[in-house]
Amino acid sequence: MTENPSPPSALTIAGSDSGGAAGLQADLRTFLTCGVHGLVAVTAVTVQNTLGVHDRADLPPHIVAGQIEAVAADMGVGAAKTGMLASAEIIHAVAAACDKAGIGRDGAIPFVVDPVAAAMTGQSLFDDDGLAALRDELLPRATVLTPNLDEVRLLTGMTVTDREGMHTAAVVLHQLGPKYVLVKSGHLQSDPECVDLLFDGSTFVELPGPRWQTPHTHGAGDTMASALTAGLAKGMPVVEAARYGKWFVSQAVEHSYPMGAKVGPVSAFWRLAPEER
Ligand SMILES: Nc1ncnc2c1ncn2[C@@H]1O[C@H](COP(=O)(O)OP(=O)(O)OP(=O)(O)O)[C@@H](O)[C@H]1O
Ligand SMILES: Cc1ncc(CO)c(N)n1
Repeated sequence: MTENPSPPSALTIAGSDSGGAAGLQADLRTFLTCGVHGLVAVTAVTVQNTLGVHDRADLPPHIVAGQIEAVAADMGVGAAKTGMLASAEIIHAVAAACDKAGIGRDGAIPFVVDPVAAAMTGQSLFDDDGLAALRDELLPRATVLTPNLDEVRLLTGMTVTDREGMHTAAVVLHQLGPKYVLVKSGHLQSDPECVDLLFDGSTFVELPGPRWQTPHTHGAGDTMASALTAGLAKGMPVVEAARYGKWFVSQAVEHSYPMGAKVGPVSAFWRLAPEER
């Protein structure tokens, strides 16, 4: 038999969600569904369900860095993304490992920084030192920064209540160093549509989509950022990969379902044939 071609690969640097809705589980599932081989550097294990994050164990920083370096040296990383980074110490280790591996805006490998600060239920996924390290060390390395509106507030102090505010926030965030900023609009409940915004320092690109009337959006942010990362791993330019990420997550939210007492997961099944769901 002749050897099969290797698929593109993408790396997620993220925490585990025992509920399987968000975190590295959402990322790996999205990579798979996008036809991309998923590589993973686990940062932390959370004890989590739809009621909240009940406990967690962070991995030692050298183990996080070791995972990044091991897969980058041997298997090749087409694009990388971050999720829950847990602590300032882990962020220092991730920044150093990414530099070594050529991941980041000055390296060859595109880097999506999803500045995950809190679980949907509100619990912080890192402390103040973590926020400062994220801002100072990872934002300047990001090819694309993908904050939701809560993360915009934490990073800039700005409270965004409309689309105009998203434009202003994108300009302020761009000054913190990322090549592109993609402000996610899921929390702008007053807007009848769900229009994300991409900014490269000079041009705004709107990523439009319907606002699906469902409470079940757990994992939407991770799914959007990982579909965008998968697009970059496939070689798409950033604007095209952002449109692909938005298209992908919109289908995932449309097909989301209840599971557990609170917010249920977005669907990873929507690309399966109906008889297989
Ligand atoms: N009700 C919805 N209908 C359609 N798209 C949505 C909806 N809610 C969120 N999205 C999309 O999902 C993505 C994530 O947006 P959001 O602002 O909710 O991020 P997040 O808060 O990081 O997500 P998470 O729910 O995982 O915490 C965005 O691309 C957004 O446009
Ligand atoms: C592990 C993990 N990563 C990210 C999020 C945010 O969606 C979460 N709830 N849990």
